[in-house]
Order: sequence, then C-alpha cells, then structure tokens
Amino acid sequence: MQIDDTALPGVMILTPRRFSDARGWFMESWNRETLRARGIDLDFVQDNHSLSLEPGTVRGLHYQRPPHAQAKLVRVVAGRILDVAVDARKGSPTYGRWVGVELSAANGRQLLVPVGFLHGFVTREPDTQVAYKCTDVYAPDCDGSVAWDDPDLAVDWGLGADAAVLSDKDRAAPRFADWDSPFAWDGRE
Ligand SMILES: Cc1cn([C@H]2C[C@H](O)[C@@H](COP(=O)(O)OP(=O)(O)O[C@H]3O[C@H](C)C(=O)[C@H](O)[C@H]3O)O2)c(=O)[nH]c1=O
Repeated sequence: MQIDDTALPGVMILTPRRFSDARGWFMESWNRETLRARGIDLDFVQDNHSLSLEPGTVRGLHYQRPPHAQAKLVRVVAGRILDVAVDARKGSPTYGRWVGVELSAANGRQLLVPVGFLHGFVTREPDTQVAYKCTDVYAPDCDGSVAWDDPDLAVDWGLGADAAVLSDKDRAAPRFADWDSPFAWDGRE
C-alpha cells in the first residue's frame, strides 16, 4: 500500500499493491489492519457505488453533518474521475482550499476524504463507476451540498465550456459563502 499526502493535511492518496500474473491482477482494495498499521484507523460501516453514464457528470460538493458526518475512501472500478475534496473546517489554515486527484480503474488510486471535507467528483469517461466506503450510514436529514461551481472555491473541474451533467439537488446547492459549515478544525492536522 503506497500512501501519499496531498496539499490538504489529512486528505491522502492510497494506492494498493497489485499482484500481476498471466491471468491479470489481484489486490486488497481495503484492509483494516494494513491501514491501522499506517495510523489510519477508520471504521467503515457503509459501501456506496454509483454509475455515471456521461463524461462530465458532476456529483458534489457533498457532506453529511454531525452526528452522521462521514469520512470516505473513494475508488474507481470502471472509468476515470477527478476526485475533489474541500476543507470545510472552520478555523482551519486551509479552510476553503481544494485538492483534485485523478482516480481511475487503471491507476488503482484511492482518495481518503476525512470528516470535515466536502466531497465531489467529475467523470472523465463514459460509464464510470465509483465505489466508496463511508464511516457513517446514510442520514438524509444530515445530507447537504455546496455549489460545485462556487466562485470562491473555484474548483477546476476541467470541464471547459462543456455543460456539467448535474442532479437537481446539485444545481440548487448554496454558495460556500452563504453556507454555515457544521465542521470545526481541531487544531491538529
Ligand atoms: C448518498 C446516498 C444516496 N441514497 C439515495 C438517495 C437518492 O434517492 C439516490 C441518489 O442520491 P444522490 O443524488 O445524493 O447521489 P449522489 O449525487 O451520487 O451523492 C453522493 O455523491 C457524492 C460524491 C458523495 O460523496 C456522497 O456520498 C453522496 O452525496 O440514492 C442512498 O440511499 N444512500 C446514500 O448513502
């Protein structure tokens, strides 16, 4: 398992080892003990899986507020995405900053998105399937979103003039400046 930091402390890129042979390859996509040994001790309780038909599909920027806030471990099982995390922790030195990492079925990379970060992705190929582990269960009353195209966050989705494929919920999400984050920085990472 290769673990790389990103510009946002706590948001990490995990790349499991692939064992290749004449048949193809095998990997452990997630192993609690492997991550615990590297200081990442997360108790995942729900797996999610989505299919996005069109390239340019944006799902985000999403979060669940406490008491059902979620950390996520995101990977791509078919296709390719730009996966984005935004620091939404009040008081954080990197509050409002974002990172984007290309995850694909080919590169096998995963993104660890801690509690306190908004999450979203844009697909870069047709029929992209994203699977991700969550540390809390779905709680619709705690589900929320911030505008994917917020001018202050200025996430570069790489869409150019192409129109994003969006859900009605994401089309109507509030601006970051008009949103009262439920997350606070704990002064550590
Ligand atoms: C998230 C979720 C949704 N649903 C149901 C609710 C809706 O009827 C349907 C589609 O939900 P939604 O449009 O919120 O799905 P996405 O736009 O892919 O949202 C997800 O996309 C971004 C990238 C995330 O990080 C979150 O996990 C999540 O917000 O699935 C469930 O039954 N359980 C769930 O955990």
